[in-house]
Amino acid sequence: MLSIGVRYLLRILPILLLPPISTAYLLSAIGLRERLYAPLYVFISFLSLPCGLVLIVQWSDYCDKRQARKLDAVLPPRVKDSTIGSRNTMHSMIDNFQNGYFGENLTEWARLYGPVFNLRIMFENRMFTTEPEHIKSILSTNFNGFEKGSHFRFQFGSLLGTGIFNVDDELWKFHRGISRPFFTKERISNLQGYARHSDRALARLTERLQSGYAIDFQDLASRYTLDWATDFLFGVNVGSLESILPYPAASRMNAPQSMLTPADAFVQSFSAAETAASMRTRFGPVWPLLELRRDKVKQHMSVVYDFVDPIVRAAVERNRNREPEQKASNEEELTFLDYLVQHTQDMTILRDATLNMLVAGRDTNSFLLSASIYGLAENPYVLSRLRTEILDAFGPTGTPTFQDLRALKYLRAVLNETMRMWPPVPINIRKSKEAALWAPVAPGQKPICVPARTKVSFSVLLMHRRKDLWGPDADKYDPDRFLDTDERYTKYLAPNPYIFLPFNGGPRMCLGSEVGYDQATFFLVKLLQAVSEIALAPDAQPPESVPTWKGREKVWFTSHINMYYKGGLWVRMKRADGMEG
Ligand code: HEM
Repeated sequence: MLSIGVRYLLRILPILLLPPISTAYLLSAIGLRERLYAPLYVFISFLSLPCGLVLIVQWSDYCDKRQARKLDAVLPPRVKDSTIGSRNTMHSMIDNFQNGYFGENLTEWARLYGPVFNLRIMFENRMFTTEPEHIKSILSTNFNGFEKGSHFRFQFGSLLGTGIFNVDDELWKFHRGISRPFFTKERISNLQGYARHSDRALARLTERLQSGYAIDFQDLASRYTLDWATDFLFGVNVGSLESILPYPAASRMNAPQSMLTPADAFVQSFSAAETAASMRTRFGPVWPLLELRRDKVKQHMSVVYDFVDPIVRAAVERNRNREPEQKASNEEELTFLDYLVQHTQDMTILRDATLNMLVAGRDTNSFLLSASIYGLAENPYVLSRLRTEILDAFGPTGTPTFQDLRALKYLRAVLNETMRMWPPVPINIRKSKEAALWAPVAPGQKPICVPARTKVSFSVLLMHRRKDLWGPDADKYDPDRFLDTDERYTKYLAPNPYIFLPFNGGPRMCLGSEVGYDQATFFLVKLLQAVSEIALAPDAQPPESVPTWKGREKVWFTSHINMYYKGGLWVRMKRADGMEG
C-alpha cells in the first residue's frame, strides 16, 4: 500500500511534469532542440515549471479578483508575506502551535487587517474570520454554500474516516439522522450514568488527594468522560477510572509504559493521532510531502482500532442474536451503537461512527470540566459563590434531578464563561462551494467575496474575546456577564447571540450541547459539595508544560481538534469536611 505522501505525489506529478514536457515538445517542434546546447535545452524545459506555477498562481489571483468585481465586492486583505509560498506565515502557524499562546498570531493579524483576512500558505488562500455575521453565514444562513469538503476529508481521513465530522451531503444526513434520536429529552434525562461515573471519579480523586499528592484533573476528567461516553453510547464501561492515576513526574511513582491498560493506550494513541492530523493544517496543501514514508496519523491508529473494534464486534454479535421482533420492539432501550448496527453491518462505517462519537462526546466534555476547574482555582470568589448556590439548592449531600440541573443559574453562567474564554472547539474549517458573499465589516464598505472552492477558517475563541463584541473587559474571566441581570448581558449578548458559539450553530450544530451542560453541571455539583478550595499545583506541573508567557493563563492550553492542557492540569483541593486531601 502506497503512503499518503506518495499517493499525493503521484496525483500532482502529471501537473508538475506538464510544463517541462510541453516546453521540450515546443522547442523540438520549432526546431530549437538541435540548435541548443543539450544542458541548456534541459534547463529551459525545467525552468518552465516555476514559470508555469507563477502563471497558475497569477491566473487564479486574476480569477478571484474578477469574481469579486462581478459581485461588486472586495477580497479580504492578504497577510503580507514576501517569502516564497508564504513560508513565514507557515512558520508562524507551526511555531504558535508548538510554543505560543493559542491564536496569538491570528489575533495580531486581526489587529493589523481587521476581523477577516486571507491567511495564504503555499499559494493557497484561506479566508480566516472572527466576524459573527460571517460565521453565521457559514453555519446557518448560507449553510448549503459551504462544506467540510475534500481537503478536510483528505487531511482528517486517517483519523475520522467516514464519520459524522468528516462527511458532507447524504452521508452526513445519514449519520445525523441515526444520531439524533439519542439526544431526545427522554434519553438524556436519565442521570444514573452521570451519578455512577462521577461517584467513581470523585472516589479516585479523594483517594489521591488523601495520599498527599497533587492530581492531574484533566486526566481524571478524561477518564470520567470516557467511561461515561462508552457506557452511554455503546453500552460498555471501559473502566478507565480503575487504572492507576498518573503521579507528578518528580514523584517517580508512575507505572512504566508497558503497564498501560488498553483504555490508557487508546487515550494516548488517539491524542497523538489528533495532534498529527491537526499539525497538517499548518503546512498548507503540501503537508502530504512530509508523509512520504508513512502516514503520521495512521501509525497511531492500530492501538485505537484494537480498543474500538471489540466494542463494535460485540454490538454486531448482540444484534445477530436478537430476534427480529425484539429488534422492532425495544428501540428505546438500544444504545447508539446497537441502533447503528441495525442499519449497517459495514465494519468501517461502524468503527468510524463509533470513533467520531467518542471524539464528539468525550474530549469536549473533558476539557469543559478541566477548564472550569482552572477558572475556579484562579478565582476563589467565583468558587465560593458557586458553592453557595449548590449548597443552598442541595445541601452537602443531596443529588440534583434533571430539572434541578437547569435551575442553577450561576453554575450555567460559570460554564458559559468557561466556554467563552476556552471553547473546547476553538477553531473550525470549511470550504466554499460557490463564490459567497459576506457582510462588510463596517457600514458603507463593500461586501466581502469568498471565491468558489476556497478554504475558510473561523475561530470562536478569538470571536469570544473581541472587545468590540464583549466589552472592554473581554479578556477577563467573569461569569456575571452571562446573568440576565448584568448590564453587559443586555448590552452585548442579548441583542447578538451569535457572538457566543461554543457549540457552533445551524444544521450542523452540536447534537450533544445539552448533554455537555448536564454532565458538567452534575459533576461540579457533586465535586463542590465535597471540596471547598481548589489550587493549581505548579510544583507538579511538568516543567516543559509551564507556559513561557507572562500575565496570562498559568497552564498551557492548546488544541488539536479539541482544546487540552499540555502536560495536564495539576491541582490540589481541600475537602469541605476539613479532612486533609
Ligand atoms: C462541552 C461539550 C461540547 C462542546 C463544546 C461541543 C462542541 C461541538 C462543536 C463546535 C461541533 C461542531 C463541529 C464541526 O462542525 O466541525 C460539535 C458537533 C457535534 N457534537 Fe458536540 N460538543 C460538546 C459535547 C458533545 C457531546 C457530549 C456529544 C455526544 C455525546 C456531542 C456530539 C456532537 C456531534 C454528534 C456533532 C456532529 C454534528 C454534525 O456534524 O452534524 N457533542 N460539537
